[in-house]
Amino acid sequence: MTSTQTQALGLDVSRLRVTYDGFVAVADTSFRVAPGESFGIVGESGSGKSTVLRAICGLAPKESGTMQLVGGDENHAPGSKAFRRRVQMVFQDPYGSLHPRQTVDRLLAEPLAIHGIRDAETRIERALDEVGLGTGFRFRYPHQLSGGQRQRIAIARALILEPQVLLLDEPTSALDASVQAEVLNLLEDLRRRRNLTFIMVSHDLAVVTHLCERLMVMQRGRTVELLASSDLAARRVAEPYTLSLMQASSGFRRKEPAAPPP
Ligand SMILES: Nc1ncnc2c1ncn2[C@@H]1O[C@H](COP(=O)(O)OP(=O)(O)OP(=O)(O)O)[C@@H](O)[C@H]1O
Repeated sequence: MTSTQTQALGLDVSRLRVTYDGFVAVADTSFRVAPGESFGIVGESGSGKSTVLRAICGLAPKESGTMQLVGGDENHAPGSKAFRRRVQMVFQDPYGSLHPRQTVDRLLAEPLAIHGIRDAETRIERALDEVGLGTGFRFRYPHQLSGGQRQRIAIARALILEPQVLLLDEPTSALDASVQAEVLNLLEDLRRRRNLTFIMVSHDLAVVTHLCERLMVMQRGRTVELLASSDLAARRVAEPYTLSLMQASSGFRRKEPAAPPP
């Protein structure tokens, strides 16, 4: 384990149910993500994928079910400050998730202040380096950044508290294809270096199977199937719904990881 790595944590979600004023967004879903694993959630629009991530980090109202970090010595209750520090989320739209009137410096300093962490200076510089931007970006505003740079800032903001679990909600779908690949490679690199656990939602099966080892297929708020990405790529699927999802995702082919630079 290097100095930037901490003990990996996994997440056990059991019989999760989320409703909005009686409307059932997530009916019943269960899955276990091992420490250090990269896990994807796929399904048609409205199947409840984002709601699962939101419920994990306390942004959607859980009606019933349990969520528990696994692999650590302590048990942190969902919703507690300690849980929130270990589980961070990156949203789809970096422009919407970053306050437009705050500089990068302030955006990165805020979570540190909330959690009472003192060495902000060092952490901000390190976070900017880690996402490949450097300190030259520190006093820019979100509108002075490209889409890819904004998403790198959103990733830096999520990582600055040194979480063990990263929830990624369509992290690249608002980006151009070439920038998308760069951000996916960055995420993959950060996961390896930091021993992170990923739970990623995407409508793009190629992206999920590129980044994730295992995945869950959702339909109408329920788990349809849990399978390995390699099984999906080889079309070894048990459920007709999964097959139809693959057919709908035209031209789906598992992307091989980009070759490292020479
Ligand atoms: N805040 C909310 N209030 C009421 N209903 C909501 C709310 N958020 C989500 N929903 C509903 O819950 C259902 C699941 O939404 P969710 O965003 O989780 O789906 P999704 O699978 O992530 O879809 P997409 O791929 O289109 O983002 C949808 O029918 C949606 O309209």
